[in-house]
Amino acid sequence: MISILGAGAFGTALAVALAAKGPVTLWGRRIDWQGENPRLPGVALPDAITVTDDLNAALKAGTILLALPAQKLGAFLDDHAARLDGKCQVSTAKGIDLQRLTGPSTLIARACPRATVAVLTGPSFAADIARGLPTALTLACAEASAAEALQQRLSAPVLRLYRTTDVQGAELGGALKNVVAIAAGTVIGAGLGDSARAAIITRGFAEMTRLAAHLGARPETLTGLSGLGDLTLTCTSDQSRNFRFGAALGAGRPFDTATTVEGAATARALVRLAARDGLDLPIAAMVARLAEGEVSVEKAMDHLLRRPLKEE
Ligand SMILES: NC(=O)C1=CN([C@@H]2O[C@H](COP(=O)(O)OP(=O)(O)OC[C@H]3O[C@@H](n4cnc5c(N)ncnc54)[C@H](O)[C@@H]3O)[C@@H](O)[C@H]2O)C=CC1
Ligand SMILES: O=C(CO)COP(=O)(O)O
Repeated sequence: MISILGAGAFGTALAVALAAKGPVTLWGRRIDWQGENPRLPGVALPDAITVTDDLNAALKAGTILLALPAQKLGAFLDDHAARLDGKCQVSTAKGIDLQRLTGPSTLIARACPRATVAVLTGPSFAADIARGLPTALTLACAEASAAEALQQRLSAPVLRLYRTTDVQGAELGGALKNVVAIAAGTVIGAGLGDSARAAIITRGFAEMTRLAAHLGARPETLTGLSGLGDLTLTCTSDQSRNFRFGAALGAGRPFDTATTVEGAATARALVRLAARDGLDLPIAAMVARLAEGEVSVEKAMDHLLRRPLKEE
């Protein structure tokens, strides 16, 4: 049995895709909707999905997908560690915890030392998955045999999973691309043009790979679906909330604060990581200051453009 914890857009979309293979339980802390999840409008839920707010019922499954926002995951795991430990836990969160400065897999491993820890990430908008459009993702688990089993269990007709044992690389790609997507959105929102966006994507990718290598990720993981693939998607699509948040910043427009924008807190986490480890992450630093309203778009761009000239 599979249970998905977190009945937001992504948890619901995964439930729809996996319901093609068998029963799925979708847990949310407050289910105040029926039939159609307002976070995923226009999507009817198949009968194979049981929607519940009963965590005990959801935790009867052996495989648990954690589809909570990255900044909520640590506290959730702390609260429920005793019941979650020993299970196979697959996180879909794309962010770095601001307090603990780690990604979801480390949060799980620390809270639940006996759990099998995996990450499901890669270029995939919830709405695309739910509409049955084809999607390719990365399933990362350090134990090769568990990775293979999960790849089989979580692949679905329109959900094609590739596997890797590089959990660190896979989750860093997903977290860091959100920061670059905010920067790319800002460039477009400010009317700086597609050439500037290509520059920010490329230099952002350089920053991603530098940091990922420093944290022990394999370079080839960053060029795969979970890194370059997801970076490309989120920096070029209005469907991305991180991109739209950046575009609002760039255009000086307000943005709905209830929207999940993982890149904003992750940029702040990266600033702290950079200070801790003596790293230079200029794009993340710029995004953190922009998102906090500490600097104008003009000043931020001027600062990036005036950095000393160097080799590519
Ligand atoms: N929406 C998308 O297209 C994709 C999202 N993701 C990732 O999946 C994660 C979740 O994103 P979405 O589902 O899109 O966000 P969302 O904003 O649609 O939903 C988040 C859900 O988490 C719930 N939640 C928040 N705190 C909670 C807590 N303490 N306990 C229980 N439930 C809690 C909220 O009530 C909400 O239902 C994020 O890290 C995101 O980056 C990954 C791939 C695609
Ligand atoms: O991660 C995503 C697509 O792969 C979703 O991106 P946003 O959170 O920016 O909407």
